[in-house]
Amino acid sequence: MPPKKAPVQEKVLLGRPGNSLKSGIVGLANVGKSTLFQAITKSSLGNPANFPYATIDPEEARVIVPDERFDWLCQQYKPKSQVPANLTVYDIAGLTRGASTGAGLGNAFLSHIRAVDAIFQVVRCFDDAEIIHVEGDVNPTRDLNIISEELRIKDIEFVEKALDALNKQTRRGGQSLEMKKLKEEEATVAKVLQYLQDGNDIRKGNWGPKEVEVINPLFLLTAKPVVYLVNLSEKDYIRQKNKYLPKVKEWIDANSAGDPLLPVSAQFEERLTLLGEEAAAEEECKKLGTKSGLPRIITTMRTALNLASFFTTGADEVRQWTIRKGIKAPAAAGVIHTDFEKTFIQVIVYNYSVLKELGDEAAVKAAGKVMTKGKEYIVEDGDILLIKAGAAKH
Ligand SMILES: Nc1ncnc2c1ncn2[C@@H]1O[C@H](COP(=O)(O)OP(=O)(O)OP(=O)(O)O)[C@@H](O)[C@H]1O
Ligand SMILES: [Mg+2]
Repeated sequence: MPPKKAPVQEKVLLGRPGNSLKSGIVGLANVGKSTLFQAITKSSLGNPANFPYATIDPEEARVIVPDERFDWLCQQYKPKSQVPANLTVYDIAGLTRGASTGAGLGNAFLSHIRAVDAIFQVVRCFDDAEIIHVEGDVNPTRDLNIISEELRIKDIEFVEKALDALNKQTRRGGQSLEMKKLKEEEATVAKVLQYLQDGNDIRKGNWGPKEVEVINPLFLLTAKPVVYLVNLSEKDYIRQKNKYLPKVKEWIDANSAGDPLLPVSAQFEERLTLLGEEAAAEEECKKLGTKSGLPRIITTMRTALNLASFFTTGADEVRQWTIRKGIKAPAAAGVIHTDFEKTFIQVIVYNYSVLKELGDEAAVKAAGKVMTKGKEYIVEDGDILLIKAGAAKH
């Protein structure tokens, strides 16, 4: 018998729980957000155009999560139905200096940012005199400062209101349990406010589980994970060189350390999409010695959102399911069907990596690598699951 594992401490995450998460494309006006949105989602929604504030209402589209494990499983099982995982992406109106106080399109779309779980922040790093820059010239670090400040100012305003409301409640005083809880909440909200006023983004804080419980219902803009997308000219994207890039990296290290930064060219991706067929796009990439940046953008966002996958396989269907990393088998079963969480009995499991290595299911069985696990099993990324659920007791 292997030694018993120490119980894993459940980390409470910032943000909404669950697996049905959305990400929004954020950035200054006219930096390429809608162009990128259309390329990512292969949709004709949104309104890419060479003028600022072309997008007003947010557009939503779902994008298939590229995963070679899923492709391999489909090859293997040749199922009647193939259901990949997907990610919901929103195209949001352009932000502007002073948006937090109502400038530009103002406050309305800050609420659109509030509604998403994570942010793709598009930073313009291409020179093109034809494309208007609302600030007059191309200067990515200035733009990064504008966006981060606007989001932080909005959070400060929001947290100040929350603190005011709590102050009013605690003024009554008293020793009740409820009052004790309110005071704790008040202390956390005051700490959050100070942290923001010191110029920090909430997602960078080291918050304890109780603090996270107070922070999450505030839906703060700076609590959301960010993936930075630097929008390059096609030429720079292909040669993977850009004069602004070192400064952008420096800025992220100093202000948003650890957050992913991906080079992309909305212009190039748009062109690939317009080529229509996948084969034509591949041919073009081969010719230019480059590849589309989109798959990496999607998978990076999944990681930033702390999402993982498990699979169900069979002749009828191969399906990729989305879960939060670190959840237990019953919760994963609940993603398939809410009833399964309650009536969970056990799960038969092996990992994709074992299947790939050994070749097929029979070989995995013969090698004794198929496990039967109970309610405490923590599902790993790439697990292939067969869930047994139902009326366990009569
Ligand atoms: N990498 C790039 N190189 C050159 N031109 C680009 C690039 N990316 C986008 N553009 C052009 O910039 C213009 C603005 O693009 P788009 O409408 O996508 O911006 P947006 O950020 O959605 O703007 P808005 O905030 O007004 O909604 C378009 O004409 C688009 O073709
Ligand atoms: Mg737009």
